[in-house]
This record gives sequence, structure tokens and C-alpha cells, in this order.
Amino acid sequence: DAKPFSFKLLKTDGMARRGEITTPHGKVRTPAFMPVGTQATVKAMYPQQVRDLGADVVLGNTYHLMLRPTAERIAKLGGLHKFMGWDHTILTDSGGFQVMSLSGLRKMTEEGVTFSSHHDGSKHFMSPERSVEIQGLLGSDIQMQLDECIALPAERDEVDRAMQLSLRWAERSRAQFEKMGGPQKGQGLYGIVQGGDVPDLRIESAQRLGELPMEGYSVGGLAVGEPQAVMLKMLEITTPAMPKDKPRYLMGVGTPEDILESVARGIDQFDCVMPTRAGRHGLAYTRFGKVNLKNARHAEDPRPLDELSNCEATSKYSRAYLHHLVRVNEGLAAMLLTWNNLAYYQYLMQGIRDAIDEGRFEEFRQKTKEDWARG
Ligand SMILES: CC#C[C@H]1NC(N)=Nc2cc3[nH]c(NC)nc3cc21
Repeated sequence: DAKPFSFKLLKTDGMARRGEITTPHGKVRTPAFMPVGTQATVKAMYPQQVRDLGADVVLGNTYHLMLRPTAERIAKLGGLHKFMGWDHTILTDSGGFQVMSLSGLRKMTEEGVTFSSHHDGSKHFMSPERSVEIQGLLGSDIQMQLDECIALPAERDEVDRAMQLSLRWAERSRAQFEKMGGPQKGQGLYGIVQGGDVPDLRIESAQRLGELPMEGYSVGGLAVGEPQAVMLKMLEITTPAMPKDKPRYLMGVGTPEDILESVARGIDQFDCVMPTRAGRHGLAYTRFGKVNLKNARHAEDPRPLDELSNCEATSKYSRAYLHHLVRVNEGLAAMLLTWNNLAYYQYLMQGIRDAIDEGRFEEFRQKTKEDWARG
């Protein structure tokens, strides 16, 4: 058997936590930002570049990979790590959220969800068991239960119904994960806390999920368009009800500020398309806030984004050049800005981890927000 999946809580500073996850493909330093690699690639980046910036985990998506090229084909080729040339930890989402947000939903039953592909309209079926089977075929180190994701705003009884179904699906996902020998392979399966914006349902979901032997717990259903204040309020209610000795993963979050505020409320893992997607749209994240390189004011600015950065994309090219590349829609624009943005996100995460290690997270949080405001 492989070394068991483990999480060590190394230090706390207020509600902020510093930890380390051990998976079959190495260690994950938390708080961690996990770049999104939906279709087996972090868009516009080489795997080694992503690694060199300090990422310990990348994300893959069951929904996308089951449609193209299919999990069976990836398994036949040696699994997702080999397929995409990433030899570190991979976390996969279960498909629940993508079915709701991407596909022409057919029907949801107790058994699972039938949906049509957003590519060609072909019909597919996903159950908690099938989702875990796909994630196993991919060789995913950290897997997600299948959950029912409903769009907000929703009535309380609809939120309750979806939360209760997701709890029953958590148990079925766990059974399938153990049937496939996930624990013996050192892999982890996370439950997903639901409950929308209803405090008592969030607490019930977190407490009942915490009774299942999951290796970690995600908070789902936030970052779906609600104001940041609502998201943070829901976190203050939810994280204290989650197990303390297991990783907590806030799905789909977020901006640098969302991440800083969520670490302060007890979250360990983050993923977001923001840095990569923004990079493809001419937006740069820096230590002093965002820079929209489409804007003509950069047309003759000889300064790099941040000369003190050790990332080449950030320190070696003028804003004028980046503005030009964005304006003429050159591929190098997406490459350089994605590189810059992921470098900044990992720089922020390293700063957060160091600050918690040294017991100065609150001071770090204030100083970082001042720097962003300075622009
Ligand atoms: C309801 C629910 C839920 C969660 N369930 C699963 N499986 N994945 C998610 C991915 C997300 N991405 C974002 N925001 C971009 N919110 C997410 C929430 C979930």
C-alpha cells in the first residue's frame, strides 16, 4: 500500500491555519492556491513553469475530461499525471458544478444526473459512483464527491432538498471510493458542504459531513455571484462547524482579496480561473493591485509590471510592450500575463504561509490590502 493520505496542522494564527497535505504525488503546502487545468492543461503555461512558480497542485475537471478525451482513454495512456506531464498532486472536481453551469441539464434523480454535452448535445449520465470511478481512472490524488449544485437565489426547502441529496451522495461516493481502494492508494476523497446562504443548513451539512470518514472537506455553493460580504459571513458560520484536523477547500475562490479574507476565516485550499482567465483578457495582477493592459495609458510606459519580481514575465517586459501585444491580440500576451498572474498568486500564498509561520498574519493582511489600495 502507498503512504496514507495525511494532513498536518502545523500552526494557527487566529483562524488562519498553516498545514501540509501528503498525497501519492508529494506534499501540498497550505494555505494553497491550485491553478485550474480544466482540460488537462493550465492554459498558456508549460507544466514546469507552473511548478517553478511554486504550485503543488493543479486541478482537472471530471465533466470536461469524461466528454473529451474520456477517462478510459486517459487511463489507457497511463493516467492524467503522465498524460499532461504533471508529476505532482492533482485534484479533480466531481462534475456536479459543471453539469449545472455548463450542460443542458436533462434530469436529476436520486440515482444521478442525466445531462447533454455542451459540445455536441450527446446524452450522458453521472452518478456518485460513476464520478468517483472516473476520478479513479484519471488517477486523481484528491477527489470530490458528486454534489447537486443549485443556482442561487433559491427557496429554503429547495436548498434543503439539494443539501440532503448531496449528503446521501457523499455516503455513496465514499462507498465507491473505498470499493476502488482509494485509501490504500493514499488518495483522498473530500465531502462538499452545501446549504446555500441558509446558516442552519450550512451548519447541519458541515456537521453531518464531518461524521463521514472523508480526508478533507470542501465548501461549495459560494463564489456564485453573491456579494463578498455574504460569502465571508457564510464562511464565519461554516468553517467552525467543519473538522479542525482536516483540510478545508473553498471551491472556485477567488480574487487575491477573497483568498486573504478566507484564510483569515479558516480556509486551507483555493482554486480559481481568475489568474489564468484574466491573463488571457489583458488583465495583470500585481503587488499593487490590478493593471488592465488594454488601457491606452500604458502605450508608452517603459516600466515592467514589477521590476522586483523574480518572474521574467513581470520584470523583463515593458507595460508598453504588453499593451501592444494585447492590442494586436498576439498569443504571447496570454502567455506572459498568465505567467505573471500565476506568479503573483503564488507569491501571495508564500507570503501568507510565511506570515502564519511567524505569527504575523493579521499585520500581513493589513499591509497587503494597503499595498493593493495604493495601486
Ligand atoms: C453549489 C456547489 C458547489 C461546488 N460543487 C462542486 N463540485 N464544484 C464547485 C465548483 C465551483 N466553482 C465555483 N465558483 C467559480 N463555485 C463552485 C462550487 C462548487
